[in-house]
Amino acid sequence: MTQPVVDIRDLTFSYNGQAALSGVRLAVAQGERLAVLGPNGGGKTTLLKLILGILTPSAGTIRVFGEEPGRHSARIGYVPQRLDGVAERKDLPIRVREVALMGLLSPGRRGFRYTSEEIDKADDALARVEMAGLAQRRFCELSGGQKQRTLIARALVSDPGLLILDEPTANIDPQGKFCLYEVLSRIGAGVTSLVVSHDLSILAAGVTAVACVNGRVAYSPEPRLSQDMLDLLYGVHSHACPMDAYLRRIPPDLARLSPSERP
Ligand SMILES: Nc1ncnc2c1ncn2[C@@H]1O[C@H](COP(=O)(O)OP(=O)(O)OP(=O)(O)O)[C@@H](O)[C@H]1O
Repeated sequence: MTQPVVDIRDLTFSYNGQAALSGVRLAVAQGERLAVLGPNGGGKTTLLKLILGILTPSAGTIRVFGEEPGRHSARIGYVPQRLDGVAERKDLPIRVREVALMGLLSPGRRGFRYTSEEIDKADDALARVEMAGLAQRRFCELSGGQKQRTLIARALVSDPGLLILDEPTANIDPQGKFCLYEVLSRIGAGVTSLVVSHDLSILAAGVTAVACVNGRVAYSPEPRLSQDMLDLLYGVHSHACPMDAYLRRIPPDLARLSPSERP
């Protein structure tokens, strides 16, 4: 069996003695497209920071490409929720192609002169996210969904072994969201990816597995939620609670839960 891209065993992480995550076991296989779902404060960002090597586990182990996190940062393509700072400034009108090319910058590199091969790579990455026609547009003039696709191209340009997307639909409207899901499901094949979301509809974006995070992690090797996962996401409510009634009305297709599994 090939080594998992991310391998987490019995991991606990605490902030100031307060456990944010405990007993986490999670293996992300090569080629897997994992949706990471969870409520606010559930520990999704903490999990990402542990994978990126920004935080160190309080107990347990985590391996990324078989080694301590942080050793292979160049093999990870990271897509933040939004790109604040330079690229958003209207007085520094950076263009879409230049944002994609930023994915090729490395710490030792000086200047912003790119070779024609690098420009071709950026254009290929933009084509993969259907942004080829907007390569010369100013980044600050794009819609939220177009910006997000450009950021995905920036992450894809270096051909990463692991693509991590942090809430890619957080700042875009429902229509933009479904266009982005279409793009994600098409670029997904062959790329190991981890997409963090609050939104159950991410399960329709071509993901192959799902992990629910709320203090602990529940994993399914297919894009289906078990009752345990729904409880982890939404809590267990008494039958008098309107939330319980609402959860019972979640269409089985959306929750990917068969009617026989319903409470
Ligand atoms: N720097 C910190 N110091 C102390 N506690 C923290 C810190 N960062 C996060 N926490 C706590 O750890 C828990 C998990 O937070 P985390 O940011 O990982 O959740 P999340 O699932 O990413 O939430 P959201 O969806 O709101 O971004 C929360 O209870 C949060 O208050």
